Amino acid sequence: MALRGAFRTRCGLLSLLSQRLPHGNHVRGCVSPFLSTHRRNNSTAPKIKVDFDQTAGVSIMTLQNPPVNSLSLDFLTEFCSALEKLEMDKSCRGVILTSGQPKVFSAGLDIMEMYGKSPERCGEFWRAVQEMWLKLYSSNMVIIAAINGSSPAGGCLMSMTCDYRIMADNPRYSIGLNETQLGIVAPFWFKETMVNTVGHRTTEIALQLGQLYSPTEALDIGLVDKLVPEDQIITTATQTMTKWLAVPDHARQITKSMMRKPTIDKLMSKREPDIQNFVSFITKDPIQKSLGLYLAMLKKRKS
Ligand SMILES: CC/C=C\CCC/C=C/C(=O)SCCNC(=O)CCNC(=O)[C@H](O)C(C)(C)COP(=O)(O)OP(=O)(O)OC[C@H]1O[C@@H](n2cnc3c(N)ncnc32)[C@H](O)[C@@H]1OP(=O)(O)O
Repeated sequence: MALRGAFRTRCGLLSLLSQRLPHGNHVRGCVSPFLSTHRRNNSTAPKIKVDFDQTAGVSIMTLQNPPVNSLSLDFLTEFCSALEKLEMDKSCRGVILTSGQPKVFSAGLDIMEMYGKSPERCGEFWRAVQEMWLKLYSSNMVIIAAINGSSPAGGCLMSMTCDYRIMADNPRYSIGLNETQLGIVAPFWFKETMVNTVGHRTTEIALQLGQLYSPTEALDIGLVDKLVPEDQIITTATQTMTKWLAVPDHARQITKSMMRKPTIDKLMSKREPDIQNFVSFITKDPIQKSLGLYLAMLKKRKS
């Protein structure tokens, strides 16, 4: 894992859908054919664009998985591979994460990966979600999130793994762990990432309610660190990066590891049970029903 190398010095590192969904009724055969063939982006175009500024030692990773940068298995695989390449490249010391899609940073986990899929496929997907979190949360590089759109659930998780979060000051955008609104539950490592970011009490409220925050509210609770007009987000991220990179790498990396290692170690020691727990939860009929209703609501909202 990347933090093992923390001693190594790198020279150059509705509410969205605010309505609570019914669950608890055991309904069989809930996978609706129209939902299971929900239109996907099957494009073979790269889902991550990496622009590396060699002089600055900083890469901009642009998420480009239309329409909403949902975290599908393919996306996660490509993302982890791109991040690993940067991690191995000693000349890259910092990464700015941003979105190439209008209005959305990331819509979170791709719900279609959790709906009507076999247990084996769900397990494979969840391993990839864990991998993304582990790679980001334990990175030796400085990672700054330039959140230029809404960032619910897994999108919020991704943002919280970063060292600093800058969000576009647009009241139409929202961010938070809204899992309970879908009738699902944020696992312990999502919860701990949030506790490490905003504290226990705020997390307790946020998670139970599945709360999505406006940028101003997110700044108030410390879920994001800075708000700027959208057209200044990359400039601000670049300036912030310069400040972070002025700190000696080894000292900053050891400090980062000290702060995050207990949470990382906990998931590392529980990866398999965590996968089994996810698979058994997500494949239950009432949970599938909740996801189906949520997907239908997303579609309906559009029409
Ligand atoms: C034991 C542990 C168990 C479980 C743990 C699971 C943890 C789960 C974590 C998650 O991340 S679950 C995902 C939660 N995400 C959301 O709730 C976001 C839902 N999406 C939205 O609210 C909006 O789409 C938006 C992100 C605000 C963007 O709105 P916009 O109006 O720009 O787009 P639109 O809603 O029209 O969507 C376009 C298109 O994309 C589909 N879509 C949206 N989000 C997802 C998603 N997360 N996964 C898959 N598909 C998604 C949406 O249905 C539309 O599809 P269509 O064009 O075919 O109709």
